[in-house]
Amino acid sequence: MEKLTLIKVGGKIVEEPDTLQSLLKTFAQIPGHKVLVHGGGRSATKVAAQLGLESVMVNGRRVTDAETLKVVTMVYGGLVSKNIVAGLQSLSVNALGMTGADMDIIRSEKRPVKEVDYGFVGDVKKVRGDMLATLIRTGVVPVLAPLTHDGKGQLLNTNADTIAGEAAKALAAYFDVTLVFCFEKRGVLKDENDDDSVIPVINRVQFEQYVQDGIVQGGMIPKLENAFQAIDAGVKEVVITQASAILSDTGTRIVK
Ligand SMILES: Nc1ncnc2c1ncn2[C@@H]1O[C@H](COP(=O)(O)OP(=O)(O)O)[C@@H](O)[C@H]1O
Ligand SMILES: CC(=O)N[C@@H](CCC(=O)OP(=O)(O)O)C(=O)O
Repeated sequence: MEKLTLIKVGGKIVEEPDTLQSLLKTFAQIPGHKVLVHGGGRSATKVAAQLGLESVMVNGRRVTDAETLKVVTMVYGGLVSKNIVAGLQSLSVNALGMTGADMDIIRSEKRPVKEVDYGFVGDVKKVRGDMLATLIRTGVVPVLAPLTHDGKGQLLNTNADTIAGEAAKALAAYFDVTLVFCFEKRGVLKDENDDDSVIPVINRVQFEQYVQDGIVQGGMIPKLENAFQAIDAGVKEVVITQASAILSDTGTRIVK
């Protein structure tokens, strides 16, 4: 099978023009088929605040009421997506910015209300890996925003790490997929304040122990959960690493 690299880039990298530009330059150098999934949570929080809306996060997920949904749609589907696409085009990468509604790429279901009402947050139900594979084989580089739809006209907000994991899983039927979650740190760290404490390889048992010990916490927990789901579902390689180090063989590798 042909190789495909799927890169997920999150909030801190995306919100700073300099770090975004350097990530895009690195991304442009990746050989072969590729997909970029972007977040933008920090940018959405900023714009929401400018509009007088408070951002509420529960378990790493944004509580998305009707007004917040308008903000995230504008920020992820517009500002962030189109800036990335224009940046990639300037680097001769034929990027196509898409939400999950475009070409019906990602359908989701509004998260049922249990202890928490997350509002317009979608849990992924179906990814059109076939559509993506067809696009990719024509030379298009999909740039996926963290927005999905329910097939009945409703857009939904979906965590970008989940979009990356689910897209990687669907594409694994067509390509040998390497999934790279990149962020500002060098990988999963034993000590968050020590950049030299990268854990080179992590399995699920170790992950659960690290969570118990408080070493892995916050946004890193759902990121690793998505990573393990992807590796279990046939994604060839999953790595968590620094945005500037995508091309080098460093960071944390996820194993079963
Ligand atoms: N052991 C750990 N190693 C590295 N980062 C960790 C660790 N535990 C928690 N984190 C936190 O996880 C964050 C990454 O998750 P998140 O903010 O959701 O990522 P993203 O940048 O993709 O939006 C890091 O900024 C860091 O603060
Ligand atoms: C439901 C939910 O939480 N959606 C996320 C989507 C953006 C995201 O995941 O951005 P980062 O990768 O930059 O964190 C949010 O609105 O924050």
